[in-house]
Amino acid sequence: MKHLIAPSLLAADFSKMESQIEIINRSEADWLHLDIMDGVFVPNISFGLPVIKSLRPHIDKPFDVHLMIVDPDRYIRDFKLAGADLLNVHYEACTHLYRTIDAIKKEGMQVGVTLNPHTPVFLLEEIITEVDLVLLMSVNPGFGGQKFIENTFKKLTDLKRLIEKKGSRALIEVDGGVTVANAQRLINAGADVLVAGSAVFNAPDPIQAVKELKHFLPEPPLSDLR
Ligand SMILES: O=C(CO)[C@H](O)[C@H](O)COP(=O)(O)O
Ligand SMILES: [Co+2]
Repeated sequence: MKHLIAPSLLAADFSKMESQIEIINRSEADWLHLDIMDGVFVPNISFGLPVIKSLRPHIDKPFDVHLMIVDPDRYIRDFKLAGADLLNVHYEACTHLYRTIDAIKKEGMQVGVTLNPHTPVFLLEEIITEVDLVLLMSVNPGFGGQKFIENTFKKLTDLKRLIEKKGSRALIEVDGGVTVANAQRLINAGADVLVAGSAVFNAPDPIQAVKELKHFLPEPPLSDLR
């Protein structure tokens, strides 16, 4: 399978939402990644349900919602109604993960489980066959534009092995510090979906940036940029 690109709206310019929507629609982005932060699970507050709901009619791509909130069970139905297609909950935020996974499936959404950088992959052993996707955080969640944590490569290898051992169909998504410089290595190590915030929306040409992440176009020589 060709890998997928999910630009993260967190890095978009919220004062120019119309043009940002156009970028997402015109680009080769496969999904839109939406980072929901509550200021408790992570030390930052982003945006919430009304933003997802108002974007939904304007973007014809699956919404990959990354919940960085405590007690996600309370909001599963609301995110379905707002337009989420895939709901990612953090392993660290769920006391009864089986129940949470079940509730997301019952709402007709795809389900993803997210691991913080310090959370080992083996903790997913008992639920890996129940999920559609595992999201590996490659930065500490809460902010865009952070430096990629290299240990993610080891976790990718561990996760790939676990998925194969258990016969799971889960996709592997990587989120945080993804750039054209590490994208190809991440795919080679087993990632199926790459989230990219700053690497897309802070690029001079975001549509071209998505293309480069999708096809690993070599970076142009400096002389071409002048
Ligand atoms: O979940 C996130 C942060 O918690 C974001 O999806 C992630 O940081 C993307 O931003 P960038 O590509 O700039 O690192
Ligand atoms: Co995210």
